Amino acid sequence: MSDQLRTPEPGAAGPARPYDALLLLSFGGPEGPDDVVPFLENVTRGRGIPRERLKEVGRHYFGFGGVSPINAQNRELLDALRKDFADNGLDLPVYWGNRNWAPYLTDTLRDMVRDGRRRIAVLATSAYASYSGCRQYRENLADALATLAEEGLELPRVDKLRHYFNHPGFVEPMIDGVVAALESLPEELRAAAHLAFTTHSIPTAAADTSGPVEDHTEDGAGGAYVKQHLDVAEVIAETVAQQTGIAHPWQLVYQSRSGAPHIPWLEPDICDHLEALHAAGTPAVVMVPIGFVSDHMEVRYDLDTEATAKAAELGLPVRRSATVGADPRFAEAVRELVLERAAKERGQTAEECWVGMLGQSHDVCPVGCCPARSPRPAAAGADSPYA
Ligand SMILES: CC1=C(CCC(=O)O)c2cc3nc(cc4[nH]c(cc5[nH]c(cc1n2)c(C)c5CCC(=O)O)c(CCC(=O)O)c4C)C(CCC(=O)O)=C3C
Ligand SMILES: [Fe+2]
Repeated sequence: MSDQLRTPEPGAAGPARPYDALLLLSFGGPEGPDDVVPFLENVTRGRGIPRERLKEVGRHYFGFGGVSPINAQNRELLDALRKDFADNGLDLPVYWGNRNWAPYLTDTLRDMVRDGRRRIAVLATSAYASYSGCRQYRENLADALATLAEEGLELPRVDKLRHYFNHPGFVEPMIDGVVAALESLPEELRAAAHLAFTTHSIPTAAADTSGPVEDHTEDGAGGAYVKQHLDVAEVIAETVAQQTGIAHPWQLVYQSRSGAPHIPWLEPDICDHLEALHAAGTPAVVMVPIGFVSDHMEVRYDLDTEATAKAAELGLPVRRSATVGADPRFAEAVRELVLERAAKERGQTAEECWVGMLGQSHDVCPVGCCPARSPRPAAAGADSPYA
């Protein structure tokens, strides 16, 4: 981009300088029965998902009146972010755009450019590394930028904020949730209850190549995706043990498997895990959906409906602990992530903020991070074709 195309940064004067806006980038979901099929077509375009699986997932949405819980939750998070920013004197407008449903990312980004936003921090509602949880969002940003370029608009710079799986503002609300879920179990079952940390299953091939190249593995061990989840699970389990005085046994398990049956995905599935725990005499289980930022359909259906029914059939008492959602501590964490990155972009040092063993994740995804099956342009990374 030539210098004369660069305009001064309006509004980028406060502590978030050089950023002049925050974009909440999410998955999107249907808002009524007529939206369900077109939404699923958006999600699965070119992804090779069996028809039977799509019909099944469609049924989950229709069972909830065709309304995904995710949009209401993002609206709550937007409110929480705006309140936190206002209460803390941070004058930074917050926008919202989705990958798969309205408000679509491209439309939001166009609005932002028309509003004069030039330097945009992006928070994705996905906390961990993986193609689906990180690079795919970066590809969607690149697609949106390409569309705006075709329309002759001056492109803003977009920076995706670092992975926040191990930020205390993400982990602490989940710790409280686990303690509350344990307390809701009958007292005589509580002491021996297991914690089943759950996240979205992904193909083992995608897990093995998740994160930067140095984290990749070839043995199904799961790369950065599994490592990051294990790190969070361990922090939660240890802190819960300190708070309750009981070290509950725990395991990381998976849910929401999709794709063709002959392709290996991360296992065990939560339902198989519940069965195995029951067979081994475990008296109760708390399911802890650490892989999800809010109560997505995967949480409401796959855990609260399907896995809970499975547990009832087994006669195994289960609880599901709360996701972070719009917790004020998460809103505060987002503000800290923006200010931390802003300071670094200004060439200043920023205090690191993380819990667990892995340390703070990279700010800019390096080349080769979470590669796609077929390479496509991705913005906001070292391999981005955009500034
Ligand atoms: C890692 C991960 C996250 C967490 C990170 C993040 O949050 O982004 C996530 C989130 C979500 N996934 C969602 C919905 C869907 N995901 C699907 C399909 C897939 N997800 C995958 C992975 C992930 N997905 C994968 C590997 C596939 C197979 C197809 C492919 O390789 O791309 C399908 C198609 C049907 C099916 O196959 O299940 C649907 C409908 C919703 C919205 C829920 C709501 O409405 O509340 C959300 C938040
Ligand atoms: Fe998904």
